[in-house]
Amino acid sequence: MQSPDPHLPHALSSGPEGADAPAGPVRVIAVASGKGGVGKTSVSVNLATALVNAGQRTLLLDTDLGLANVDVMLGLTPTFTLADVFADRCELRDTVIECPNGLMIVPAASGKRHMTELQPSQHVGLVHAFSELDLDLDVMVVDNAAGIADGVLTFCQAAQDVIVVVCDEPASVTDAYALIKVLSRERGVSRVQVLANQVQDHREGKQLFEKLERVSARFLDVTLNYLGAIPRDEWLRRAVQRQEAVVDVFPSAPSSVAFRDIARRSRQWQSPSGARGHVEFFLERLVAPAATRGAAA
Ligand SMILES: Nc1ncnc2c1ncn2[C@@H]1O[C@H](COP(=O)(O)OP(=O)(O)OP(=O)(O)O)[C@@H](O)[C@H]1O
Repeated sequence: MQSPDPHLPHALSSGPEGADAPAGPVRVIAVASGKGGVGKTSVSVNLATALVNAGQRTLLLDTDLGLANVDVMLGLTPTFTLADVFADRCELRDTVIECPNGLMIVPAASGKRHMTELQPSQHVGLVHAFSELDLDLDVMVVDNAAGIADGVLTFCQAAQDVIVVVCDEPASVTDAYALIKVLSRERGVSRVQVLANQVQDHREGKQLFEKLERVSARFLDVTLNYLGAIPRDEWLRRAVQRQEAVVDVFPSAPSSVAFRDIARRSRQWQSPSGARGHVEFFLERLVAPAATRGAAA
């Protein structure tokens, strides 16, 4: 197929028009945080695993294109990553790894600096390519990079739901607010799920949420929902060291219980409405000019 954009390799060049008849819409959940190191990848890996364990066909996509972690966290050795797709060495489908528990993973590459410098059109191309990935799926969980770079914003904008992970550190709360502000003002995101991580108890999680909600309600046109809290849990740290998901290896750990609860709640969110299936990104949001989405100063 001809590439409409010189930045896009063959595998990422086709739009959604050519997709075959789908099985049904696939819910896309983007996980982001603003600040790094707050637990995004831990949340993505364990949410995705908890969804698989609940019978949902789930794909976990690592879009931290420069410093990928999902494969490391699960002890996987990918043959191909998204960097190979961009280098035209393989098709997107070739990157998919199926774990023994059924979780499917698309890994990114670590230490490839050029992958952090993709053009906005290449990020949109990646979203398009996933939209026509012909896999039998119910959910796709997208683990984003830290920060507010274009790729993060594009994946969050195109997802049905965005989970912003926050922990009890001033920089985490400030950066989460900065991310929500940019998503709301520049990308038209109107609903964000807030997940408090590494908290002592539920009260601390709720207080964190209320802090964010107060300032967002004052300055932004966005609805924040409190998704819940994951406790600071030594079992989770041990699972990371063993390169396994805590929900699999220590299923009765406090964090595992919390992840299962969050997975259950995420399944109650409104389903995508599109009749067309595959990965149901909000492609139209990516092509609408920013001005029509009410970009504000
Ligand atoms: N609930 C928790 N309890 C205990 N430790 C945790 C918890 N969540 C995360 N961690 C620890 O914090 C570290 C960072 O977590 P993780 O890699 O998931 O963060 P991240 O936000 O994805 O980081 P990055 O921005 O670098 O990608 C991990 O080593 C993990 O062990």
